[in-house]
Amino acid sequence: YLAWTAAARRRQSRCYLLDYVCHKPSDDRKVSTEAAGAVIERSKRLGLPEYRFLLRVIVRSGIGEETYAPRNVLDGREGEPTHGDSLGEMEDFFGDSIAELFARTGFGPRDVDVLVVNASMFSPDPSLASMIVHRYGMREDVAAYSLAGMGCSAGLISLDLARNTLATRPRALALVVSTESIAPNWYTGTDKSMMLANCLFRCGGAAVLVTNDPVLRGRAKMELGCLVRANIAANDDAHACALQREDDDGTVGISLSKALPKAAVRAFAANLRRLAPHILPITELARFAAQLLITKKLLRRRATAATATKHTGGDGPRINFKTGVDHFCLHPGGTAVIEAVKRSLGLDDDDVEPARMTLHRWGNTSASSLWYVLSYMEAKGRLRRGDKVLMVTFGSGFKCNSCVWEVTGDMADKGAWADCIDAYPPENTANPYMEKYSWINDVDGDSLII
Ligand SMILES: CC(C)(COP(=O)(O)OP(=O)(O)OC[C@H]1O[C@@H](n2cnc3c(N)ncnc32)[C@H](O)[C@@H]1OP(=O)(O)O)[C@@H](O)C(=O)NCCC(=O)NCCSC(=O)CC(=O)O
Repeated sequence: YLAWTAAARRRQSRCYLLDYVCHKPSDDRKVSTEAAGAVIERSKRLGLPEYRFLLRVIVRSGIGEETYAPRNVLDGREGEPTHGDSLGEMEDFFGDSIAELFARTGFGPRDVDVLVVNASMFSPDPSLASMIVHRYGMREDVAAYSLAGMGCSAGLISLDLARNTLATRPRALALVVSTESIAPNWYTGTDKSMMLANCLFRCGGAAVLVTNDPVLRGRAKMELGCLVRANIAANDDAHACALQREDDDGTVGISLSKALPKAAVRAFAANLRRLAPHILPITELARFAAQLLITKKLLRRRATAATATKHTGGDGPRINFKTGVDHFCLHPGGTAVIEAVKRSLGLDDDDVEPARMTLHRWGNTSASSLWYVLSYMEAKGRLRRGDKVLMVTFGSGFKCNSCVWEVTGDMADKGAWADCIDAYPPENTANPYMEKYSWINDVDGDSLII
């Protein structure tokens, strides 16, 4: 009986990805250079230093011409969003992507046993989960959860919650919905660390269907391996590096400090320490341990503390994650974040191409970003049966959540990338802002009237 119970429990704790759909808003919501220029031009609080900052950041951001903004921002009402604007942004996504997911998989709303929704910056009552239950007429016994305030890494927190909830029910289906609310959160002040968020965050969302039903394993695209969460919020700097706050004039926004990439690396290290033993071959772990031992011995022999400090830097022994992972699905938080992770893991340009291209095409769509990155890999035909995919997400807290999937089925859908994947990676990812606005750098003085 005990063996039977243990086997049943193991079966129930499996988690298979049946399919996922990334939201593609309508073309009239695209943020072209002209659209972004119009938002900046009508903001009367900005002066020459702010224009110069925006120009530099937008040019260097790695973001292209086709990301999406909410309607109120494009309509010139970014400073006065209504509750309806926030609901409308969510409804657009729910109506489009969840319906498509049901249509593609053949499952219906009443098949869903568990529903987990995450959006960090919008938490209406009734909840976003209830909005979906209402819109799609889900069963009254559906276990529905809405997560708010958990930042860009919440996609994997939702997945963790879905898997844990599935583990308590045999043969169940979970719908995981990850998005972010941009409409009510456009920052209209002049604090640079808060203006940065306007440059990076764009509309997007993903709907994901997972199950623990072993009968459906043959239909699944991937199977979830281990999922590890690290939260370094106990550290003051890490806690403050992505923060909703008021600026000196009382305008609320999300502040992204310059310390964020460093916090991301720190949270990443905390996460990888626990993840590595689960995903790497014993030979790689042994090699790393031996190198670490030798390095420590060498350091001990060195006489001065100064020399020791020098040699404990980035040149120390490094784990080769490619011994256990084939693809790196990294949160496209910004160029600096992608570069920091690339350096820490010793990755090459090919490994970070999916994250960079996602940033270019969709911007930072917060918690849903990682699904666009996965979709890029799938659309490019990179994912083969048996391949291991490492997903790494970062978010306010500060948190780093990661997981490993094994590809178990055919992955050849083009998804949201269908109409543009052949154009990626483009020869040149530069956007035309410098061409159009470089004259701002030639203007003398501190003020400018446009
Ligand atoms: C913004 C950048 C594209 C700029 O790239 P550059 O190569 O030009 O870098 P740079 O460091 O020289 O910055 C250019 C100018 O911007 C200023 N600058 C840079 N970062 C700043 C910040 N956080 N706050 C205020 N100013 C900042 C610099 O001082 C400099 O100004 P000057 O020339 O005057 O000195 C990059 O720094 C970047 O990708 N940063 C990380 C973005 C980020 O935080 N992403 C995470 C999003 S949050 C997320 O995804 C998770 C979550 O929130 O949950």
